[in-house]
This record gives sequence, structure tokens and C-alpha cells, in this order.
Amino acid sequence: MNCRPEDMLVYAVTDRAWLKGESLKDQVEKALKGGVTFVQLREKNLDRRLFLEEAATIKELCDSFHVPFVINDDVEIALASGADGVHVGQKDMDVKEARRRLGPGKIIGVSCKTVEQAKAAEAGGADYLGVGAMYPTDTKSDTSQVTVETLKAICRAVDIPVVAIGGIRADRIQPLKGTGADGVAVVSAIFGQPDIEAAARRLKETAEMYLGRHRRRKTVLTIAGSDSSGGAGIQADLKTMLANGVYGMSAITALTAQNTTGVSGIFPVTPEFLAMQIDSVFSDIRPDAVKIGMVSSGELIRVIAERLSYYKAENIVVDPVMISTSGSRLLDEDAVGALKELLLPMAAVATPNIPEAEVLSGICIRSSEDMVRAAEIISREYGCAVLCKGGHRLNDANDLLYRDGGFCWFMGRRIDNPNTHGTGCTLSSAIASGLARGYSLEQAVERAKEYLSGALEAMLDLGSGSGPMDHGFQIP
Ligand SMILES: Cc1ncc(COP(=O)(O)OP(=O)(O)O)c(N)n1
Ligand SMILES: Cc1ncsc1CCOP(=O)(O)O
Ligand SMILES: [Mg+2]
Repeated sequence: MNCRPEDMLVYAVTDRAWLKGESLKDQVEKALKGGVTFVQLREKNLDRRLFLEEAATIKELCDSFHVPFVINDDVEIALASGADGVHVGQKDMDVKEARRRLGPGKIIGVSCKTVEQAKAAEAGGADYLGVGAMYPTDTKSDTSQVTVETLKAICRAVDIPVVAIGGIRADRIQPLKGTGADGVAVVSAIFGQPDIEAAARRLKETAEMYLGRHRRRKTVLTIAGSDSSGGAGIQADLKTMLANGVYGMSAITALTAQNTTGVSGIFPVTPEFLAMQIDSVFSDIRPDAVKIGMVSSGELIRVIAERLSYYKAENIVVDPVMISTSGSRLLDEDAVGALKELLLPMAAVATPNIPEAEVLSGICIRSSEDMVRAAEIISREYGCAVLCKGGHRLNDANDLLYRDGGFCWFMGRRIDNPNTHGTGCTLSSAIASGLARGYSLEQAVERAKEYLSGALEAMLDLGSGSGPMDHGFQIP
């Protein structure tokens, strides 16, 4: 899935018929300020050079609001402009052909009027569906109406997000309640209004009230140690999860007495009590993702692996906490063996830092090329994706993601802040939050790095040692 149901809530479709002397960029910016969650550039008669220029401009604008942006009908413009994807109708291009041309990472939306079309689009690789016209509309002449019952049947028949389109106005959203539609796609009730920003805002408030079949808050479980100083471990994980829009839960592996100057005591829980915590969580609120942090013994690791495999846990992020900041080994040989044998093979991604990647790969890392080699060894050996974090000795904040035989770099901003306590816990929890919310691994990593940078840039300065970051930097 390349887009999330919540991205569909208020989906703006542009129309230069409403420009009235303004630029499209200014109008789209107003819509974004009003809170639209998705933008489609729909150009039926524009010269291709101007179409491409406009697409590149609107893409940059949407990026600055972190809002997905697709092109109507035209895969080539979508590719050339760097747009996030394309929206195609039944007569435009077969979804499989669009997927072949765009590759796996781009968004493809497909217009549907029937359950059959919807199922075929989903099977062909569509990421979302546009269903309509729901009401009479003057914006598109070559369309026919779809009933609310059909919209409901389509939503029931597919697992991908669905957006209702055609004649949508704020007062026409309530009748769509209970259909399962994730949002509304709108042209004239946004761009044809005298105050675009206010119109978008009103649509969003109304859609939030009545729509969204997948709007249950996503949940993440952290299995890690408690940090009494609140900067790392369970405490950092839960703060990170809250800030990244998911509901956080915990299973504590050990209590630690620590502050910014060091750890003065560790009190591990028993294997039975760890299992009890995991069971309590899974039997009631199934997590959409699991983050595993510090686990000090092979015995506890075996309990985690056994329980997670029993519950068929998904989206497991393993932060293989093995080496302390001062460089000393935190895990004995038995625990390292259990981590390698049992936890890594279950992981969607493991996030070692350089010393940890050295232990896991068995090679010494002195260069970026060594990072790639180590990640490749770990990924091949244990069958998981690997995010090898630069930071420690190399590469500033540039991290390497290795998965399925290929790799990409995520360039980080170098932030001059000595207070880095809990950065590993925070990054892995933010990645787990992104995966729980349905982002791809690449998107989850990118968003997590952005969050981490924000938390570091806030320059919280607490304690006399290496202090914590400001996990709540977005909160006023
Ligand atoms: C979100 C969304 N849904 C449906 C459409 C209509 O697409 P199509 O049927 O291809 O008609 P045109 O928009 O190309 O005239 C859409 N554009 N967006
Ligand atoms: C593009 C499209 N596809 C089905 S109806 C429609 C037009 C929607 O425009 P409006 O929101 O102004 O009714
Ligand atoms: Mg079309």
C-alpha cells in the first residue's frame, strides 16, 4: 500500500476553470492550508510543457505540506514531474500497465462505478479507488451517478482506501456516513469557492465527523527496558509513539535505575512475567507493529520470539541493543545467539548501529562500503531488512537501508547537539509507528529520521550528562 486511508479524507482535484486570474499554485496552497489531505492535478487541455512545469511546481508545494500528489490520466507527466503517482479512469489505462510503468512505490488511483471494477482494480495493484459521481455535477459531463448502496458494496468488497467523488459539498457528506468511504474528492466545492481555505477546512471538519472506515488509531507495542530518566527505553518509545500518531503499549523486560550520567542498576523481569505482559496486550489490543529494544538475556529473548510467533505479530522492528554508548557489550554470547537465531528472522527491519552491525555481520566497518557489506551480510543471513545507522563513527547521520538485495541511503541533517540519549530507541519506535500506520518501510524510515531530527533540533538540555531529546517538540 502506497497511501493511507487517512490521506483520502479530503482529496482536492484541481480545475483551472476556477482560476479567475489567480495561479493554480496559490489556489492549491490555500486548499493545503485549509487541511486537504491529498491533491490531484487534473489538466485536460494544457500544453504538455506547461503541464509538466505545473506538475513540478505543485509537487514541490505538496511536499512542503507532506501531502501526497498525483497526476490525472498521464503516467508520463507523473514520472517526469516526480509526482507521487497517477489517477486513471476505466478508459485511460489499465492499472497493471500503469503499475508496470510506474513501479511498485508510486500511488495508483482508479475510478470505479461497480464492485467488479473495484475488485479488478485492487487485484491489478491499485492503491485506492475513486467512486462516483455520487451527486449531480457540472464539473464532468461524461459521467453517470453511482448510488450510495453501490459505494457501500464497493467499500465492503475491497481492502484499499475508497474516496467518494462527484458533486460533493459539505452538506452532502453526512449521507455517506456508514458507507465505509475513507474520504471525499472534491473540485468545485473547494476551487469554485470564494474562500478556498475556509471551504477546505469546512469539508475536512465535516468529513472527520462522518467518514473513515479505517480510522481506528493504529497501535504499537514496545518490548524494552524502562529508563527512569525518561530519555530512552520504554519511556522514549511511548513518547515517540504518541508524537507519531499511534497508541503505544509496553511489555517491560527490565527496570533500570539511570540518569543522564549513567546506569546504576538493572532489575530484569522474570520470563513468566514478560510473557504475561505480552499475552495481556495481544489478547486484548492487537498491536499493528512491535518494537523490540533492550532485552538482556537469551531466556527473555526466547520468550519474546515464542509469544510473537504464536500471535503472528506483524511489522516487527528489532533494535538490537547490544553495545552501550561507552562501547561495552550489554549482551552475553547466549543472548546474542538467541537474538540472531530467533528475533532477526522475524524482523521487518533491524536497526543496528555500527558497533552492533559489526557484531552481527562479523566484519569491521571503516567506510560506507563496509556499511553496505555488513548490512548485506546481516540481511542475507537472517532474512530481514537492515537499517545500518551511520552516526557513531561514520557518515554523520546518514543511514543505509538494505532490503531484498538492494540498498538506499537516507541522508540525515547533522545536528550539533550533544544530548543524544535515546536516539536509537526513538528512531526504531518512530519506524514501528510508521509501519503500523501503513507506510512503506522506506517512507517509515524517512519520516522517522525527520522526527528524530526535529527532536534533536529542539535542543532540550536536561541533566548533567548526555541528556534526552525533546520528544514533544511539535507540542506547543
Ligand atoms: C479521485 C478521483 N476519482 C475519480 C476520478 C475520475 O477519473 P476519470 O474517470 O478518469 O475521469 P477524469 O477525471 O479523467 O475526467 C478522478 N479524477 N479522481
Ligand atoms: C472528476 C470527476 N469524476 C467523477 S465526478 C468528477 C467531478 C467532480 O467535481 P465536483 O467536485 O466539482 O463535482
Ligand atoms: Mg481519466
